[in-house]
Amino acid sequence: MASQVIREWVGFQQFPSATQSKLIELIRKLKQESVSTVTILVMGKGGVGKSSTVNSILGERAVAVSAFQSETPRPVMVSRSWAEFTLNIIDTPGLVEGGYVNDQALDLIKRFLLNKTIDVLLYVDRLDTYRVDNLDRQIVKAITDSFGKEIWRRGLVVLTHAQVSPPDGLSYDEFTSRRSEALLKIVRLGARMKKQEIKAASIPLVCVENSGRCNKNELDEKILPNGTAWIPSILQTITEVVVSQSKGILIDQKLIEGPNPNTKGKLLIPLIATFQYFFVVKRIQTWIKNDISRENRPSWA
Ligand SMILES: Nc1nc2c(ncn2[C@@H]2O[C@H](COP(=O)(O)OP(=O)(O)OP(=O)(O)O)[C@@H](O)[C@H]2O)c(=O)[nH]1
Repeated sequence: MASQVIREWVGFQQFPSATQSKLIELIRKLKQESVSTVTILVMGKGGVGKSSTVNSILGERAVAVSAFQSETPRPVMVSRSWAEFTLNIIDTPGLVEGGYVNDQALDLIKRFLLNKTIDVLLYVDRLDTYRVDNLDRQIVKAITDSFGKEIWRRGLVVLTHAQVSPPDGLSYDEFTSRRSEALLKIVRLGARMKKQEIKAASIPLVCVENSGRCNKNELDEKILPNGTAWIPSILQTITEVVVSQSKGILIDQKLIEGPNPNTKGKLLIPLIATFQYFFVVKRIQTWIKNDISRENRPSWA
């Protein structure tokens, strides 16, 4: 990360003063825990609003956004510093190509992340999408296979397009909780979380609205239909994920390559050999001996 250009977090001043005060409080909390740098990795399908969310969090147009085509052909890291605190956000290309998980994009991301430490993973999807399918599960599985299950301890599900009118008969909160539960279920399955793990560490979920038409409260903060000022809310959840875990996840060669298939099950070899000697070889020897002793010898022998 040494070669990364760290610019002043000018977008910070663009936030309404109510948001600034909340962020100052969060930074103070992080510093109390001796955290002066936070690195956030942003992943998800293409076009779901990853880059827009990066820009919203930074308060500036730091990465390109497009309605029509993938604007993030490769991972990019944006670093901003404020009051001796550094925020790194890594935006990545969409993980789906032609209806399948894009392994090439994943490889690119893995190589980019080599020797970097990830504090928080933002897994981004849209709130206003009604279906959760096997492809979602495949994406989560691919992330788990690439970076290990532990990455989800630092995971946070982000749902964009949150200024949505729920279908008839549903309140906004009912609608968001149904969509959240469906997606979280898929994430738990794809991350191969066991029951105890689900109980011990629930994956937090936040809704965001990146559109310029997002409603605002009387303090000029962008709010969701349920009144939540979402920028301080997402940064608060990020802070909670950071302080609740001991240290970030170092993406090293070993993690990326996974366990060596040649050493898989190596410890079982002596055990299997011993079993074979006593239960197979020894038995056959005994059968042969018994057979020889029972044999009727011809009279001339
Ligand atoms: N209304 C609304 N539009 C959004 C929101 N987030 C993103 N968009 C729009 O959705 C389109 C895609 O947004 P991006 O931020 O480029 O999405 P991405 O996931 O980074 O896309 P790729 O780089 O292709 O992977 C753009 O037209 C954005 O303006 C949101 O919360 N609300």
